[in-house]
Amino acid sequence: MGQLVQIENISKVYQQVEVLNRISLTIDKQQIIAFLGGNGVGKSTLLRIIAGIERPTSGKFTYRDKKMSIGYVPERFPKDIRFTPGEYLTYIGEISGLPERERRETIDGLMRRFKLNEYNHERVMNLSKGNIQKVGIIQGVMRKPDLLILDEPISGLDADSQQELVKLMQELKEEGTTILLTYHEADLFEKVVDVAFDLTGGRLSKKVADEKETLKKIELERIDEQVVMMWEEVRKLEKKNDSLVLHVHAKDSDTVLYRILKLNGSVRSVHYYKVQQSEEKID
Ligand SMILES: Nc1ncnc2c1ncn2[C@@H]1O[C@H](COP(=O)(O)OP(=O)(O)OP(=O)(O)O)[C@@H](O)[C@H]1O
Repeated sequence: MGQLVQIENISKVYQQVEVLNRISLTIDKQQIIAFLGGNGVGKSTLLRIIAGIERPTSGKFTYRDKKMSIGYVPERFPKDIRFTPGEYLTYIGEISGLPERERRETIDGLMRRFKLNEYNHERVMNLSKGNIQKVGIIQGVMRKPDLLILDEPISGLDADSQQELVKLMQELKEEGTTILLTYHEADLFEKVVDVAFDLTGGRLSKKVADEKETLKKIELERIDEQVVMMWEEVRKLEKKNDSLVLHVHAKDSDTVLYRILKLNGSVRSVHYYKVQQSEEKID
């Protein structure tokens, strides 16, 4: 897994307000990276800087491959386009050098996938917010860029198109694309995101997913506490009157349950629970 972009000490000041404060980050190839945080913390600013649309006030960033292609989907795609979606996307495909046949097939395929083909007789300016967003998404992905930047890509999209986008992101990643994105809908993206960062006070901190975050609580009887204490899978051990409660990661629970039964212990109950994500500050 090689590096794609290197960001060093990037700061951004708007009218004396420092939105980004010396952010450093290495972005690797074939990763899906999320930048999260409240409204106005600077997520869009950071994405625009990485996309090369906006300059940082100080600091530098390096694209490892000078010929790297970037697809950028802004939070709000311009809505004053007088072309139909097909005409507009064809034009974007032409100026970015996509060969005609590939261009036609790709645009047609993506318009069908997002059910935009049904609106191809209308001008983009007359489409709904969600359909305009689809035009924005398709123009960003259609060249299969090395780096794809999605700024809150699903606001206004119907549920099917949201799922379609998540699938498409996975496909692009498998083909080598790195994806940076922001969102507020954690449930939808969590399963595809490799690394998530929180942006607060102009600084990034990495959200550390704790081994799938799911733990199991196993209550058992008839095994000695001294024995259980030796098991490396046990994260926490509690004593009740006549039983022991073990906390283990979900992935280890089969091993532990098997061991309990082999030692003629008896399992009283098994419960799942989620642990909070912890955070780790980075520079
Ligand atoms: N061109 C600009 N000129 C002046 N201030 C700006 C400009 N662009 C952004 N800002 C300010 O910088 C801060 C960060 O804005 P940004 O849009 O990057 O935040 P965000 O995290 O993407 O927010 P949201 O989740 O609401 O989209 C805000 O306070 C915003 O008002």
